[in-house]
Amino acid sequence: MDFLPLNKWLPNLKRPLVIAGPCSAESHDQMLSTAREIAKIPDVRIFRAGIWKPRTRPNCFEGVGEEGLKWLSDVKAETGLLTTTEVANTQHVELALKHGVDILWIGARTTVSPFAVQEIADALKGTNIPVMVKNPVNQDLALWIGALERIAGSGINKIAAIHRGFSTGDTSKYRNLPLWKIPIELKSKFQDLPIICDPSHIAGKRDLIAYVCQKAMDADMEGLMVETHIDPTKALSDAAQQVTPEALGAIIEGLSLRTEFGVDRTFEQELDALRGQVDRVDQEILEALKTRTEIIKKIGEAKKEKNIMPLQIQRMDELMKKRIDLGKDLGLTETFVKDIYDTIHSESVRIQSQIVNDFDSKK
Ligand SMILES: C=C(O[C@@H]1C=C(C(=O)O)C=C[C@H]1O)C(=O)O
Repeated sequence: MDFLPLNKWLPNLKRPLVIAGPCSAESHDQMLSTAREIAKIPDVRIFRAGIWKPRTRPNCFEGVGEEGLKWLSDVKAETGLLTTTEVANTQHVELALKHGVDILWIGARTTVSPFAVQEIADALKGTNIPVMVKNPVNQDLALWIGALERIAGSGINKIAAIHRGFSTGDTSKYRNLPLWKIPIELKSKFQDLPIICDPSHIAGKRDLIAYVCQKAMDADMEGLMVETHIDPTKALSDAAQQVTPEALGAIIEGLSLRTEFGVDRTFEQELDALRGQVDRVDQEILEALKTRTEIIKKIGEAKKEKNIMPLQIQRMDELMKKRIDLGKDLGLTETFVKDIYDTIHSESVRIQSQIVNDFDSKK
């Protein structure tokens, strides 16, 4: 896939690119009064508003429809901000293009459906309008990449990914778990692809937004899309997660922006020395994992002899408890140790299953 860097489609771009505006367009007055305040914040270049809202259940506010597109073009004429809205089908694309919307985005609930994304991609052929693709609701990187490929396949090279968190069914402080390793893996696969964070849908509540924005900056994301409303408590959708333009200004002001590369020599040398230490520790970790795997294979051979199942839940539960406690004593978090042992354990069961069944090791 061929991606044009953000500063090629948005000249004079400062990092981070900030996209702000209400979850939903509600009225001409709400849009214009929000936009006037947002336009005073120098980092904001793009005004967002949902025109068609995919709501979980019917009979909620489902957006104002085409009328809202006229308000978006009034926002652009008065403030000079570029505009963006969500599209979920051909009709949305046609109307958005007719009303001069500058950038489109595909929502998380649309990204999950290859048919819907393909329909949008087909409607976009020959336009080269910028498109931002939110991650699918579920933690499926391939589905996210597939949607980006479909859009790229229609000849568009102004593409960005939006990280809005994932719905896993787990309860946590977040509305949608950030699972940072997924966008980081996307970035490592496609280094030219700009990634923008949507802290509003990750956080689900105002108080957590500044924190998520900082995490996104630390993960080298290029922009932030923050739901911003002139009177958030009265918002017709997602009231708990929208911030005022004033609060948005404070959030952006409070960000610490760090660079990937150091500027001074001594710092680079210090970093190199520490990275050398990391390389050596990683070598030790992998050697220890190899030794562990050899022992797991011996246990597998013994189980085969006695016709015993590879998976031993009780042993695993005990082991996990002990490792988590050991980790805690060493200052490692429970989730970190648990994730590592979940991975190690499923690999052990896979290896032992090959052994007891005499499967070809390549299977
Ligand atoms: C190694 C064994 O087999 C499996 C793998 C385990 C591991 O990786 O430590 C633990 C329990 C079993 O599910 C075992 O039974 O001890």
